[in-house]
Parts: sequence; C-alpha cells; structure tokens
Amino acid sequence: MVAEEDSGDLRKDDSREILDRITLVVNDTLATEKTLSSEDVLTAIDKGRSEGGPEGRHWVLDPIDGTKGFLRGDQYAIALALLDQGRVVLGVLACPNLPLAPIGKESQGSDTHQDGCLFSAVIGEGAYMQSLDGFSVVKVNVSTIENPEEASFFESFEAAHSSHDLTSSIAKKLGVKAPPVRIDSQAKYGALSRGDGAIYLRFPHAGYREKIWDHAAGSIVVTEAGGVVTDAAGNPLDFSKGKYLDLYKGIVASNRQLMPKLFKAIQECIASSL
Ligand SMILES: Nc1ncnc2c1ncn2[C@@H]1O[C@H](COP(=O)(O)OS(=O)(=O)O)[C@@H](OP(=O)(O)O)[C@H]1O
Ligand SMILES: [Mg+2]
Repeated sequence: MVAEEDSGDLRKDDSREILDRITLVVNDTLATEKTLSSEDVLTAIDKGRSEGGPEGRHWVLDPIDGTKGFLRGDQYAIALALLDQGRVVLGVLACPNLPLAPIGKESQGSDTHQDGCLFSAVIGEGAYMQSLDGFSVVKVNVSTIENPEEASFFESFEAAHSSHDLTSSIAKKLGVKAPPVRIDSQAKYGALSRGDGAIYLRFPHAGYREKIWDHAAGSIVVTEAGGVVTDAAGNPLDFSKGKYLDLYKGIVASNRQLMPKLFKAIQECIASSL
C-alpha cells in the first residue's frame, strides 16, 4: 500500500495520549475479535510505506485528503485507488460533507449538514455515486456543456495549492462567466464527475510535486464518468512512476468537448505569464 501517512509523529513520547485514543477508536470500529495494541495500530499504519511503481498491484490511500478543509469543517475526502501495473483500475472517493444534490455557482460546497457522497469507479465500468449510507446508487456523467461561457470551474480553496491568478486569466480568456467554485480535496473530482461544474483546473506553484494519492481515485472517477484528466500539455497522468506524478505545469480535467478550447486558453495564458 502507498499511503500518505506514516506512524512517525505517533511514535513520539508526547503523542501517547492521542495514540491511546486512536487505538480505542480503531478497536471500537473494527469488527474483529482480537483487540489491537497500540503497537499493532502503528504497524498497520506503516504498511502504507510502499513506493508504488509500474509493477504489480498497489493500493493508494489518502485517509484525509484536503486536511485544511477537514479542519475548517468544509470539504474533505477519503480516497482509495488500486494501481495494476502502474494504471489506476479502481477508485473510491468518500466525501462526507459533499451534498448529494449538485453544488454550484452560489454554493462553495461547505454546507456541512449533508448526507455525504461516495463515488466509485472500476475501469471500463463507469462511475457511480451513492449516499454514504449506501442507498440510491446512480451512474454519474460529466457535464456535456460545449460553450465555455456556460461552464463553471472548480479549483483549490487554498491559493497556496493552486494559482488562482492563472486560473482566473484562463477563465477570462475562455469567457467563463461564473465565479470559480473553490473547494478542498478530491471532492472536486467527485463534483466534476456528476456535472456540477464542467472544468477543474489545478496549477501548483513552481517546485511542488503532486503525489499519486491526491489524484488516483479522483481521476478514475472522472474518466469513467466520460471526462478527461491530463496535465497542461494534454498528457494523461502517469501513475507508474512511484509516489510522484511528473506533470507539465498542472492538472486539467473536463469533458471532451471543452478540451480543445481549454488547452488553447491554457497555452496562451501560460505563455503570457512567463
Ligand atoms: N504547495 C502545495 N501545492 C499544491 N498542492 C499542495 C501543496 N501543499 C499540499 N498540497 C496538496 O494538496 C492537497 C489538497 O489539495 P486540495 O485540492 O484540497 O487543495 S485545497 O485545500 O483545496 O487548496 C493536499 O492533500 P492533503 O495533505 O491530503 O490535504 C496536499 O497533498
Ligand atoms: Mg491529499
């Protein structure tokens, strides 16, 4: 398993109290007869130390994606994906604060009094959404909007995670009228997969390297919903290189119809920002 967290911080002396609380919660939650010790819990967390890569099968886990959103009481996700020979073949995205009803122009997706959604996708089998209690499974599809003026776009809540200036110039060039919908975590991919908005733009600041656990589950949910997820040069995301994604500039996700105009605007805006 390739996972974002390891047990380093929990093994420190001043973490004893929180480790005891975590061990209690784990034992309360697991339906096993054996009671786990704190050491068992730390060992389980450290099973996530695999580096991934092009061979074999690897689970990719982000236990809390969008940590800042989680702390704010906004959007976050639990993201799990399966890599087979470096290719994402399955993804599950739980978004406990994402309403089942569409979010959009007026909402920033931060209404926390909601049921929550779970998105899932298996390669070649489409993408599905259900409520967190497991009812009402529906197939989801990305937006079919062709005119960028009618599109709305998602981006990171945190300006430190993605350049809001660049996305704003791209949106202006495209003629997008709606303001950006800024939400944390891979909930953006979930919302995109069901057509709440038509575009997701993510341009980290220079020097930042994207990690596979921040995109593996979300990207298969979007591609199985009929969307396209690439870097800013149109290359598909390559999950076979280990923990990191090697990308040109950032990540772009949308439907097929919008992609040509989107790339043109992106190239022009990147060129004029150099
Ligand atoms: N500097 C910088 N640039 C780009 N991305 C960064 C950066 N720092 C962190 N991260 C990663 O972004 C993950 C959260 O992405 P989000 O889309 O949720 O960002 S945002 O919170 O909405 O701004 C976040 O995932 P979590 O750590 O799981 O929250 C990080 O892996
Ligand atoms: Mg993350």
